Amino acid sequence: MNYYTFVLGSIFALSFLYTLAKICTRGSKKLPPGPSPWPIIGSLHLLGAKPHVSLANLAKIYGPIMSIKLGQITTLVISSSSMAKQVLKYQDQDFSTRFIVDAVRAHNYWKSSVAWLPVCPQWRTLRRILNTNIFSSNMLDANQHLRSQKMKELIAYCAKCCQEGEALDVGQIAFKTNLNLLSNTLFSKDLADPFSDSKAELKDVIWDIMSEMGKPNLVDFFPILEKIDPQGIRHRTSIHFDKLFKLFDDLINERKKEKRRLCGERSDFLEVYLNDVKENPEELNHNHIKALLLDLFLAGSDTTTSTLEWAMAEILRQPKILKKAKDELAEIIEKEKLVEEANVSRLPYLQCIIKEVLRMHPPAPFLGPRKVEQDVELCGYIIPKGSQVLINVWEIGRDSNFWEDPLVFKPERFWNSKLDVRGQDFGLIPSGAGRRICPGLSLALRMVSVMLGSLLNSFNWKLESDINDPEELDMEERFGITLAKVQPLRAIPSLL
Ligand code: HEM
Repeated sequence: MNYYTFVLGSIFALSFLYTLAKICTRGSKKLPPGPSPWPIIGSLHLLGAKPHVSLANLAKIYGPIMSIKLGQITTLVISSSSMAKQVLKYQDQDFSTRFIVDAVRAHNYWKSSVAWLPVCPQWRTLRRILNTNIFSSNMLDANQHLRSQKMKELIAYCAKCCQEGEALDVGQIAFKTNLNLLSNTLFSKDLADPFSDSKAELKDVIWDIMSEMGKPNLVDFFPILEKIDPQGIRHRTSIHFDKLFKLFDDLINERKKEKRRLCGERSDFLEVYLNDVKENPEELNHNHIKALLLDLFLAGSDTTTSTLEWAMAEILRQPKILKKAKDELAEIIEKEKLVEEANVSRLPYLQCIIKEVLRMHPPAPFLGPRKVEQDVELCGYIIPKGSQVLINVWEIGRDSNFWEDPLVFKPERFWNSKLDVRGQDFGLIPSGAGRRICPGLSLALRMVSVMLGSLLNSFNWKLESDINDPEELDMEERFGITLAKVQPLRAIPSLL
């Protein structure tokens, strides 16, 4: 037998064995239905620029539990409230590990991060710290004055633009204010100057990290390319992490010195956390604080910003809703006064608006991507170990089997309804459900309600764009780290 016959024979034999193995396992490992994959790329070509919309359209063909091959990755897509309930409530444990995207491997960040660690003792400790030291009602009440000061500064800035008749980029001012709300809650310092474009290093680095993480990364579809990092995303993220962690180091060291000097207690997160590290040095270390600070900025700034921007956009294009919201505010809060966090529960219509925004414009349309650690049976299908799991909450929020007029922005739908966004009602889960539900939701709702309420109660607003009918406002979405507005919302404040 010559060399070529040997090679051809071997290839033939291996292909035969591979096909046989596939046929033998087909019966026992039945995947949910989905589009037939192309060689190598799978169905990547079907994703397009708006994967949440493309996958929603495919789910109309293949059903609310669908499998799709994206590059090398088998992906399960869930697109109905009942299936989401099955995954996030009844089989929460099977689906609670995160699918690690390559960017967060930089500096091994994911290994200390509450947002990326699998459910394990370290993750539980970090969640406990968040729940007790920052997001508990007591802690949030204790440091709300830090946030209230930032709100006053935002309103003062809008008043200045109002005098000059200038339009504001609503997303920009919301982003800067949200960063400052978070940084003051976390370590009593400002990150950004909402009054000018002057450089704020920390803000810029956070922005750079988010922009890298928002890019589609080939490595996430072809892990075989991990070593090459073809787009350089991990490399650049790593440089940004370096800068950011250095800045956090400085902050932490400065605080330690200050603590020694002042011996005073503060109500911010860093203070409480440093005390915790002192008491549990084995469980927590310096890297955990830095990763946690990064987690909170990444998870908490763009999400609240996009919610605020979409809320203003939806309200400004519907004068009736704007009037109703302002009437409610006028009744409860004195004219031109800020909304305080304690007053939010007395503003039910404002809360309906925010629920409706989160239904139609969930900032994280697929939640945080999950992964199965071992073969899992789901509704008679087998989801193979290593599969990625996407819960399409954008589609669930627009499902006509669940919602009446799902494409109409109608806060009134929540008026006499107990439906809430806190992970119990699976038709409305913009912040997830189960053990990995967003721990920052209470803070997020305070931030968005107070900012939206205060902006509406302090000024009249009109769109900058010279469209005749506000309903024609461009509402196009861009898929990235969050679901943002393509055209930034520009609006002009005027005196009441
Ligand atoms: C409107 C604002 C917000 C929305 C819609 C939102 C949504 C989400 C979603 C969908 C997840 C993933 C849940 C899952 O996979 O089931 C998440 C996780 C998380 N969020 Fe939020 N979030 C918001 C604001 C915040 C804020 C303000 C913070 C903190 C400052 C925060 C901190 C976190 C953290 C740390 C995680 C990771 C939890 C884990 O994996 O265990 N979020 N959020």
